[in-house]
Amino acid sequence: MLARRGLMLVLSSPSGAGKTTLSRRLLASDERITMSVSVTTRAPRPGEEHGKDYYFVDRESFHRMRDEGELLEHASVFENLYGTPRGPVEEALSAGRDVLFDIDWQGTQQLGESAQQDLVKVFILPPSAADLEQRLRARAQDSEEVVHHRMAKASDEISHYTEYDYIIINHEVEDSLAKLVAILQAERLKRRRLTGLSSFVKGLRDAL
Ligand SMILES: Nc1ncnc2c1ncn2[C@@H]1O[C@H](COP(=O)(O)OP(=O)(O)OP(=O)(O)O)[C@@H](O)[C@H]1O
Ligand SMILES: Nc1nc2c(ncn2[C@@H]2O[C@H](COP(=O)(O)O)[C@@H](O)[C@H]2O)c(=O)[nH]1
Repeated sequence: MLARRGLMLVLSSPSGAGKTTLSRRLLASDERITMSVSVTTRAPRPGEEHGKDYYFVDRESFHRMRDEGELLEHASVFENLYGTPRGPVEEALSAGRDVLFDIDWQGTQQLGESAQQDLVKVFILPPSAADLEQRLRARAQDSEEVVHHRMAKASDEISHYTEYDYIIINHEVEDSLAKLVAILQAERLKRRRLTGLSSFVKGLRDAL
């Protein structure tokens, strides 16, 4: 296989549209992509594990990480703080591995400032407002107040869809996953990412 620089695949959406579901499915189907596990001050939901779903930290620790430059990006979302630890992302990219991010539009904009060339931005839309609300409730992990608050913010979140490269309307998980896999496959073939291409082509031409 040709040597290739890793890419950063970002998924954003209004809360409940299906990023976590699609991320889990993509990670299970492709061992060349690794998840960026965020740091958050949000309380864990039932079943969420420290170090797997998030690193759950208090505000003081979050501020320390931010101030010491340990976060690649950070944002306040729904009154909680979220950020991307820098070290694991840089390690994965330099080893030629791809990294998957489930982050909001603020974080995506920040990543774009430092890594535009490596970034592939996908926005996930729900099929309808009713579907979004039904999904937030079906997850059954947030209070009525939290569901209400997230629905109230959904329109603002969606207004950022124009900042993304690809749009997936998440009707069926299988169909959306297939679209995501197609995006990833095409982006991996971009000439600028194939760092081993020129020596491969030179070898090919020398042999002709
Ligand atoms: N295509 C789909 N059809 C029906 N239900 C779905 C679909 N995709 C996801 N869901 C369900 O919707 C709920 C919310 O999905 P998920 O947690 O993946 O959303 P999210 O975008 O990661 O939300 P958040 O931003 O709050 O983390 C889950 O219960 C999930 O099983
Ligand atoms: N800018 C960032 N946004 C993040 C990060 N990790 C998660 N998120 C976004 O927060 C909301 C809410 O997530 P939830 O798990 O509490 O439902 C969602 O839009 C995530 O994409 C991050 O590191 N940076």
